[in-house]
Amino acid sequence: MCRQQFTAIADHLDLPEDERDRLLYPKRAITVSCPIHRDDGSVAVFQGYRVQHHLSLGPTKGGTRFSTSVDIGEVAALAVWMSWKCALAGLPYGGAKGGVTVDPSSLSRRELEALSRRYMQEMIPFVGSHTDVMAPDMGTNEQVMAWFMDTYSMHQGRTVTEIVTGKPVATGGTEGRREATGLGVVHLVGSAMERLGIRAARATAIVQGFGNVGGVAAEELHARGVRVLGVSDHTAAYFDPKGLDVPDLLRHVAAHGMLAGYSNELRIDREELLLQPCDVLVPAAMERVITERNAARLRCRILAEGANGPTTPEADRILAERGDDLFVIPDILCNSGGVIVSYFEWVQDLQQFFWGRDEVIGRLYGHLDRVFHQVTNRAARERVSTRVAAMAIGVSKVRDAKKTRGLFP
Ligand SMILES: NC(=O)C1=CN([C@@H]2O[C@H](COP(=O)(O)OP(=O)(O)OC[C@H]3O[C@@H](n4cnc5c(N)ncnc54)[C@H](O)[C@@H]3O)[C@@H](O)[C@H]2O)C=CC1
Ligand SMILES: O=C(O)CCC(=O)C(=O)O
Repeated sequence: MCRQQFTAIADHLDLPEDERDRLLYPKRAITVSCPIHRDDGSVAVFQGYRVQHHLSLGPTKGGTRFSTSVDIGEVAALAVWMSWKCALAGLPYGGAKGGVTVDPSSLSRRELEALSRRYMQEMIPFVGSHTDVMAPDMGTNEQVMAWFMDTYSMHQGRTVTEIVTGKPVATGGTEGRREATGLGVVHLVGSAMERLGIRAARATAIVQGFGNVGGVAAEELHARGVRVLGVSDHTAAYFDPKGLDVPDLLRHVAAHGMLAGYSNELRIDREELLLQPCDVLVPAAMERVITERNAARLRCRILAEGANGPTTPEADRILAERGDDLFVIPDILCNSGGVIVSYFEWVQDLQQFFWGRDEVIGRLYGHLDRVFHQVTNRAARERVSTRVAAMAIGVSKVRDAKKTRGLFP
């Protein structure tokens, strides 16, 4: 998917053939084995990865995913997407991504801490506050970031808060990072609704994924008066045409760790949920959920891509043919609130000068507004989809950095 998307953008930008591999191929791909002692005394070894895409704009930046789906290909694609995302947002970073092939829910808290610490320990030669800065992604959270920071700091013999972002506020994290991605998604949904003349009080939404991104997005949509008709996670999907009680769902997940068990009457098939009529559909779980099988049947007016890579290139072609019928907020724009506030966290850590929540969120929304306008203006000017416009801006910025540094003639 990542290569196909890049080729389409390279063709659109008419990039010379001999520049393409240089732009696409990652600078470094690191694979490590992470042995830990299980609670029963046995030893288990987990595979860990980190891919650093390019170093032309500054350190690399990106999350760490703990999931059974993780392999070097998935991590590489996510690292490349991080590059276009950071460049589109105007951040001084190349892209990176990392992960461990593991189901984190199968580990005890002690085992999760051991794995987190071992992963960071293996990565110490390859990361640094000005080399590669990690953050949370699927299956990791603020606590895992605190363990990463502590492990790195113990090795350095001093506290290095700026080595990771997405930490708890108590350990040098910033106000607003935990909820930044979901808030950013909903802020951009608001901009899209304004363009389409949809009023929040009359709007409806469906959210796939109920973790850091999806849970916060559903909560914020609800807070803004949007009726959330459906939600899902890996255990269950619920739909109510009258609107779900989102605060109650959040309480259920806080108590049980999953959506399953909430309500038998409201259950719906997970695939079917995506096809229900609504104004806003937010895929906020995994890759490749909007495919050639369901793209033509989506009945939303705004597709807000909270997840990375939720739409396959085949589906994208189908969505593009639908024209004004469906407004896509592409992933590298839609979920960029997370890395934008990570950048704010890194800056605050480097300066040891911390901002209040209102300042963080105010700057985030201002930043997203500027990028949203750049993307929609370019899409209108060049008569291309918002995804092509967003990717074209991101890829061009990386290319310009490489070119002016002398890497291309
Ligand atoms: N955490 C962050 O700051 C950012 C995350 N993202 C992307 O957002 C997506 C979600 O990440 P997080 O919310 O952080 O992860 P998370 O681990 O907090 O939550 C993931 C959610 O997806 C659900 N899920 C998994 N498989 C599913 C399925 N088949 N159907 C429905 N739901 C399913 C899980 O049950 C969980 O509710 C990923 O694509 C991630 O790369 C993008 C930018 C930043
Ligand atoms: O906050 C960050 O540095 C990166 C977040 C992330 O992994 C993403 O945007 O996909």
